[in-house]
Amino acid sequence: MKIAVPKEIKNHEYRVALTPTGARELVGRGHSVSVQAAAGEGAGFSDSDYEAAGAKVEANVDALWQSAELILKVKEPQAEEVARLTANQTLFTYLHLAAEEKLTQGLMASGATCIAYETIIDAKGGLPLLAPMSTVAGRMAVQAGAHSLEKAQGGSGVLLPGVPGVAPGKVTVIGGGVVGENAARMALGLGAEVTILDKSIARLEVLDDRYQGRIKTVYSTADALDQAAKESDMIIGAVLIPGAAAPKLITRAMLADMKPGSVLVDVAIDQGGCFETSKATTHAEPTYSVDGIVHYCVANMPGAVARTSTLGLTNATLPFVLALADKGWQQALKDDPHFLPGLNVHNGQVTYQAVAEAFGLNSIDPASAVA
Ligand SMILES: NC(=O)C1=CN([C@@H]2O[C@H](COP(=O)(O)OP(=O)(O)OC[C@H]3O[C@@H](n4cnc5c(N)ncnc54)[C@H](O)[C@@H]3O)[C@@H](O)[C@H]2O)C=CC1
Ligand SMILES: CC(=O)C(=O)O
Ligand SMILES: [Mg+2]
Repeated sequence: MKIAVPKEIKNHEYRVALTPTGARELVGRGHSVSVQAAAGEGAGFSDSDYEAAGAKVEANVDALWQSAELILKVKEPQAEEVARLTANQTLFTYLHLAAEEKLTQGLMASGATCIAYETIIDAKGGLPLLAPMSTVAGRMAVQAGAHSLEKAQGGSGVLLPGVPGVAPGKVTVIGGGVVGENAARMALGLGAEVTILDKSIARLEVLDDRYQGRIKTVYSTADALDQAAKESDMIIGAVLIPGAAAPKLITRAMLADMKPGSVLVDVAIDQGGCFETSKATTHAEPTYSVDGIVHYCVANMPGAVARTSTLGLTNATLPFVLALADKGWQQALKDDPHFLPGLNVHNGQVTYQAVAEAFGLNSIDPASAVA
């Protein structure tokens, strides 16, 4: 199969969808791999590393896209990338379509087969291709939030660990999944007072057992959210309803109850965000303030630590990439019930129900697309 790996073009996105190690695996199985010149640079992989692995380095972006049957990316395609997609191509990347109607329409119009990393599942109901980046984003959320608490960044001037004689800052994490647990761990490590809110009692049980009272667990209700708004120095939004738009849990009205200069870190922004006042930001300008509350809403947080993130992401994606290349997308999805929910758009139709629901569209069963 002809596989192309474009250089990412989203703002400050330095990850790459395939490492030289992955290229070597594909080439060894008889596939042809073209990597856009300098695509791996931001993650520490040179063009010559890819050439040594047997890949072709392509400087001509048009030629790269036109010749590909399978396109491997990290972030959702930007407008100029959507315009390049054709009906006979398969795209494998993060899509987060429920947050982006225009992108959804663009992918439908392209006729391409679009498989999302974030809706592939595993036997335990987890999201194995989201988890490594959720781990990164959760760990980064606290360092981004702590920086945002500094006065020069518009923050309240609270140092999370406090000092002897001065109480630590309070961090509330809404959603105790992969992002939430990793954020809580980092906040705990910094010496903050940490509370996790979740709707899943089973998840709160796991966290309670794992952290033995060092992290408070609270069932998430409107009252619990009101209290979190009043007391927290930092609130991290880490909820997920897979594939669907995030629920708005902190409203604009609640900002008035927060301490001035407190910080909201909306990691769930890639699914539209879980705070009413969130709008996606970039690494170039990561924060803004609303009613005196600092918002950090970067939709590709892991892009900032591209070396670690690329290695973590590609470890998880490679088995699926190999299946797509070896079998073709239809057989690969047919053979693996965990891979099948990855299909989001095919032949002009949405194949993921929560995405279709977000925009009032019809969806078709992905199983019917591979039958
Ligand atoms: N901004 C970025 O760069 C990145 C963003 N993300 C995003 O972070 C979000 C979280 O991802 P994961 O932690 O992997 O998901 P997860 O599925 O592991 O955890 C989500 C948790 O939210 C809980 N939840 C759902 N609705 C809730 C509610 N109303 N109140 C309280 N808890 C609720 C669930 O019970 C679950 O425990 C996703 O939107 C994901 O796409 C992930 C990586 C990078
Ligand atoms: C999950 C995601 O959107 C990211 O890693 O950028
Ligand atoms: Mg996005």
